[in-house]
Amino acid sequence: MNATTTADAAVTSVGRNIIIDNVTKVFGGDTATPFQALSPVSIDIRPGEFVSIVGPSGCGKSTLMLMVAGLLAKSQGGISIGGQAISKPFTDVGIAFQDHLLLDFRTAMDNVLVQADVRHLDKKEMRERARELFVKLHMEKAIDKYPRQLSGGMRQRVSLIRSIIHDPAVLLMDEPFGALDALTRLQVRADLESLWLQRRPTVMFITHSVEEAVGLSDRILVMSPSPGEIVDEIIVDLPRPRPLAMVESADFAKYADRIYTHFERMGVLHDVGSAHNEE
Ligand SMILES: Nc1ncnc2c1ncn2[C@@H]1O[C@H](COP(=O)(O)OP(=O)(O)OP(=O)(O)O)[C@@H](O)[C@H]1O
Repeated sequence: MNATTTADAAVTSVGRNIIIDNVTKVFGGDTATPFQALSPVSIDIRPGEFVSIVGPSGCGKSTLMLMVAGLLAKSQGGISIGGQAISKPFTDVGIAFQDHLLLDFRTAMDNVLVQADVRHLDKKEMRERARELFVKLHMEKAIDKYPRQLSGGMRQRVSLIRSIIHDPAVLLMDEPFGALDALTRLQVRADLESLWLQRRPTVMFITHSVEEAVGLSDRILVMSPSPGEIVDEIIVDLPRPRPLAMVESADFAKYADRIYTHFERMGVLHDVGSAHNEE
């Protein structure tokens, strides 16, 4: 079985490759108390690949992602996306963080269309595409509502639509579902997979949820405690789309157990035996 063996594999990916070459980060390098947040990290991500990064709190996951986005300077090493060296904010990107950051005074649709405004894209075309995505995520009723009139899950889905409406080559997601309740989180995860399968941007996804990582990824990178480095690379060879019930399968459990074993070794989890639970 191959992870991309699905009908959707025929989709031409809009994604671009990401190369992270021996990148490190030291905060306060010019002070008396420099802090090494990241050991040298090297990662090659294929165009259209969905890669998750898991690791203990503070190991440097967000730091790494900010450097890939060009929003934080690296201390050493090189990062390129589609052959373009990253030395300033990269623009062909969609970003989704835990905090959905919707504008209170704009409706859901107008929040999504912020992308058209800042990128000077055809607003009519974007509006049509946004409407299609709202329908796909069963969010038609939210289109003209303001963020305060929406549930947390709906707001996060608006944020998800906003992050991909301009068809970015790269999607950077840092715990995007962290603030959601468990049930909504499952729904939004399924939504993300379905949206990703449509256009196949390259995705870097940070999560604390082992199930989310296995359920979504082509590959999972496990990071060590601070200063983080990659200690395992897990190719997730499960067919897509991945129904939520797949969590019950022996194959799914095999991948999840491998990650939990790392967390136990790192001292992040204690005495959880084989009945691993999501946090
Ligand atoms: N601007 C900064 N100045 C100094 N130290 C920083 C700065 N940003 C992050 N750090 C430190 O770098 C380390 C890595 O932080 P980072 O946010 O990347 O971790 P993380 O793995 O994303 O954590 P979490 O899973 O809790 O979000 C932490 O010890 C953090 O305190």
